[in-house]
Amino acid sequence: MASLQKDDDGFFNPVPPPAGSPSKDAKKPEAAKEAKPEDAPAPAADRPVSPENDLVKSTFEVSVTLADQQADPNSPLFSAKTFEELGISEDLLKGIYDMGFSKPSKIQERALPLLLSNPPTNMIGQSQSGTGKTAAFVLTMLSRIDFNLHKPQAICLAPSRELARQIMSVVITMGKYTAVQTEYGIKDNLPRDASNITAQIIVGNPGTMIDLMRRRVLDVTNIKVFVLDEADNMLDQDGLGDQTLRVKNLLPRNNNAQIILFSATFPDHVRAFAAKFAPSANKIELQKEELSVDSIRQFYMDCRDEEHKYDILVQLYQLLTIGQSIIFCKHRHTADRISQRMTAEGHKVASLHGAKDASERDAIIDRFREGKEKVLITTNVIARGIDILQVNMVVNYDLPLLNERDRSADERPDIETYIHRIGRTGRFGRKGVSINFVHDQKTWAQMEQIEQALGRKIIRIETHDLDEMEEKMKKALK
Ligand SMILES: Nc1ncnc2c1ncn2[C@@H]1O[C@H](COP(=O)(O)OP(=O)(O)OP(=O)(O)O)[C@@H](O)[C@H]1O
Repeated sequence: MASLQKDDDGFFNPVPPPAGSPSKDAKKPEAAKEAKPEDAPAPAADRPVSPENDLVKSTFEVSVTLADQQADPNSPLFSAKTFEELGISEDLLKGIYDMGFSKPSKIQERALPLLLSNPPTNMIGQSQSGTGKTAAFVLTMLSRIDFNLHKPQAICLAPSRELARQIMSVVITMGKYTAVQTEYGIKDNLPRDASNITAQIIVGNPGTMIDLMRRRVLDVTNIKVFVLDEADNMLDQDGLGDQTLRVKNLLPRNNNAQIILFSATFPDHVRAFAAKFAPSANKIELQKEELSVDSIRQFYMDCRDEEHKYDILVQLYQLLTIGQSIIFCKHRHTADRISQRMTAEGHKVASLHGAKDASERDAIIDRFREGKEKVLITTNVIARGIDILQVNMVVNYDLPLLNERDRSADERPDIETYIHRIGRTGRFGRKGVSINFVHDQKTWAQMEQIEQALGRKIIRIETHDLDEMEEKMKKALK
């Protein structure tokens, strides 16, 4: 058993084991963790509660609503303003109200006046997952284009096909009272012999966008707005950085499009590049301790080994299907294997990853979005941006590691990807739960590093006690 040391808050934590000592037994003291303020019941969001949803059926009165959260100055959803005050056109206001938005969120309130002012100024904007960044940049694109000019005027790049499609659906919904025309820059969308794009807003992925630009199907002479969603990922030299830079370099030399970078995370190693990519930008930044949202309760389960992880996931199935859940694995083959095994055992799950072809990917995410599938087993491909409000549970079957990003031997946890993964739940003030599976000394230590980096406790749930597990989930989702 590990010895304990008191932390600054007066809670007990295990002393890190000396190198080489078996720390798998160094389990976290439950009582100490339980006493953490994070574990106190927190306000419930005004999410729709389905009658069959026992877990989220509250035993006490739900007294705090989304409107209350938007009135709380400490909430990332807080705003002192209305959309009218932000000077948005009537047609766009109608689109926004049709989406059910009554007030801007904090990032919208802060970013929109800067984004919409003239002359256009670049923006590097950071705000927690699920706080409404998409609406901020979509509104900017829709506000800046000339609907009478039938040429591409705004480009938005996102890291995945699924995210590009989601952003497009926001463009179309928000712009439904305008004459906006849109086109995708995603794989297999346009035929090889496609003629010039006349749509004003193009949303896509960098590879396809480069192809369209090179073939001059996408004429970029009139581009006024260039948006990177998940910008830190889009600019990362270990990821899409080269391709994104190529897109920018294909814009005319004298082009001075407004460059807008948004993400929930901007790790130090991309900040300098971001500043160079979007020169003289207005910046909205988060402090390290603000990175993850309060409404996501983080748990972990200490499994014996890899096989035990699978057993536990199967045992969790009932809980996973109460709302919807996303299970993140390191490898595509793990996602497929788990999904095949669970399916063979009579459970209903779907798997989604980058090795599937475009139409299959679209069909899988659409079915999940429509609630036809409740459990999605996937890889980092949908770790970022995907907004499905019914997702109330995220499982890190494998913790995200840096070596998946840069293919190095770096076995440290990938904090940014962790933040994005758990951010698939707890959207816009709703409640969510994340569960990390750890199964040996190494993964336990990796989880500790995540805990330290985020400054939030990750609470232990016993793997042998399903009742306790359900109890904790209930409390977290209340
Ligand atoms: N002002 C608003 N009022 C009510 N709901 C809103 C408002 N703005 C955005 N939303 C909703 O909040 C949810 C999250 O928004 P969005 O997907 O833009 O988050 P995000 O900040 O881009 O998150 P991520 O970092 O995960 O990409 C969406 O369902 C969106 O419709």
